[in-house]
Amino acid sequence: MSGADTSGRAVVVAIDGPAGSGKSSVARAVARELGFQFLDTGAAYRALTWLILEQGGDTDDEPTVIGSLGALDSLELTVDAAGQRVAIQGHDVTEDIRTERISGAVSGVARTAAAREAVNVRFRAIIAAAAPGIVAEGRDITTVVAPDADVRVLLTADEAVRVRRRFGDVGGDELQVGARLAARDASDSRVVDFLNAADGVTVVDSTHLTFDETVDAIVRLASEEQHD
Ligand SMILES: Nc1ncnc2c1ncn2[C@@H]1O[C@H](COP(=O)(O)OP(=O)(O)OP(=O)(O)O)[C@@H](O)[C@H]1O
Ligand SMILES: Nc1ccn([C@@H]2O[C@H](COP(=O)(O)O)[C@@H](O)[C@H]2O)c(=O)n1
Repeated sequence: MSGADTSGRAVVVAIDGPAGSGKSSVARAVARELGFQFLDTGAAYRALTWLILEQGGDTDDEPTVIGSLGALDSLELTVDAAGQRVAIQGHDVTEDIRTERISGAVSGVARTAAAREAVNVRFRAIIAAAAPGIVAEGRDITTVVAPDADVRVLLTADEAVRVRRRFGDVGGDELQVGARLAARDASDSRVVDFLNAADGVTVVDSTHLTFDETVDAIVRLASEEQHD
């Protein structure tokens, strides 16, 4: 199925939600289905975190985070739904930014207002240049980055289900996986609200949906929007 808008205007699908709700995997699949680009905004926060840790810094130290923002000029963030590549200062960090070490430190970057503003400038430029459309996911896409998106979705699932899915990905101790996921949500939700749908945002609760059903639900919303 192709999702190109008949007017030639790029279609923007914005997806927010808590950790483990399926944002990146579902958003990527939606983008593939629609023939759109895919923007994983968390990757930018993770790449900055990787750099700060690599340099021996502490992401809880605001001046350190602010000092790292110049490196955003070197950030490479591809928007290919077939496979995203992330690099910073010439280092390919596509795989390394997915580790629990980065997940455990990323909220410090996310709490820094100057970091949010800097990455948002990049995200808005990417979205503005998208063709024929883009699926962008994160925590504040529906509310801050692209509040005028054609389709705005809050993707959620019960915490126990999200923990079980994440545990299936990373293994280890399920209790610890759950504690880390809950701690990240608690910290992140002090900065932006991705637990409650803003006006005009459609909630897709995947607790009782399969992966494919979740993708279909969002593809349907995008298709409905284009036929309005
Ligand atoms: N409806 C679903 N049914 C079953 N598994 C799902 C469903 N949606 C997502 N998943 C799986 O849940 C796991 C977590 O998804 P994903 O990593 O995309 O979440 P996320 O919201 O991007 O998390 P984070 O914010 O922590 O990066 C993946 O293994 C994904 O395949
Ligand atoms: N729009 C966003 C996206 C992400 N964050 C922060 O980055 C972390 C990693 O995001 P993932 O989606 O890759 O898990 C996330 O925990 C937030 O701290 C954000 O603040 N806003």
